[in-house]
Amino acid sequence: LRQVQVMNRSRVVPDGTTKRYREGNFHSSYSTLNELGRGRFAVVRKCKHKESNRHFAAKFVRKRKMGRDCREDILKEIRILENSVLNQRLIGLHEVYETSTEVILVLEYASGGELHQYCVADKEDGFCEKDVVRLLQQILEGVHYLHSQNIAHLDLKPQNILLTSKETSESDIKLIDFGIARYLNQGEEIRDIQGTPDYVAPEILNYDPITLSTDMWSIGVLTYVMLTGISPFAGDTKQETFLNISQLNLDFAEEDFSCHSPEARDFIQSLCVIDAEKRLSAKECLDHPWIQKFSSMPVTRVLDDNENVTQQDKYDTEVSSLTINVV
Ligand SMILES: Cc1cnc(Nc2ccc(CC#N)cc2)nc1Nc1cc(C2CC2)[nH]n1
Repeated sequence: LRQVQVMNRSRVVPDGTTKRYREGNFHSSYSTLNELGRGRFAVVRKCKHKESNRHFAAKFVRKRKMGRDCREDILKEIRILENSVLNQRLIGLHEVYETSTEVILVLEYASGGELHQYCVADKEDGFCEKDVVRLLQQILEGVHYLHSQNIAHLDLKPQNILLTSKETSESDIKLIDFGIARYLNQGEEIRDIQGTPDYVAPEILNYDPITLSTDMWSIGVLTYVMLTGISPFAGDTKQETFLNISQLNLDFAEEDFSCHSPEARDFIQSLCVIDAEKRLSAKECLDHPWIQKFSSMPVTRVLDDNENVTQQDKYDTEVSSLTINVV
């Protein structure tokens, strides 16, 4: 963790200079504010950079969890974030600090909060279908980017998707929490992952190999929740939920879907497929009639697999070493 090579997004700050990573310790540079949320073994607090008055989110991650040294997990999350510094759909990493007991990731602040709080059954307060498609399109762009890097998120759910504004019709999304994300290297089988019960794919329950398509199942569930505020497989117990998933007990009740287009149902049914190989990929989802139907402007050009920057936001970047501020 001493030296982490990152693409340093050189932002030109108001006075025209280029901001660099600073020395010193976290609390001398930032004041901490309210708690925003908690990851697996982390607490996240809103913070303010004293010099610039800019808000960030500081993720305090303990280096030892349940007696295990978790530096590698933390470094993996930093590596994923540093590889995504050019993709606006993933939360930005600003600085990293390390103390004897924890690593502090200073992350981009998204003021709209968790997508979860907007997924409600009440038609008045919930998303309209057009909002769902616009936000879903961005989620798919972010997931397509991760998948093009052979990274599976493995914990896609409304709590791990943030909005940049409380005004949902104008807000963008940011994917967060790569705590259980994995690089899926050729020939290496991964089976032992536990995501969040309501969103886990059947292969996780069966200890079958995990693939990038495991994320696509979760996006199908997420779509259902965004449209209806209802978690489609949720049971009274974890076991009941798992049974609903493995039996594909997926119901499209008239009262919940009467106001939604048939393409929405087709989209969900193209993702919540037991056979992972038969699910649409993120790229195929972006071309689905439902997503295309609401795209007034042409869908953001879907990146070719070998492209690694988003087209709409190019930054003057340069590689620089992100010095870990050790105190
Ligand atoms: C206004 C706000 C409200 N609620 C949360 N919740 C939340 C959920 C999960 C995690 C777990 C994680 N990671 C952390 C916070 N984050 C917010 N803003 C953030 C949060 C962040 C970065 C991701 C921390 N930037 N802006």
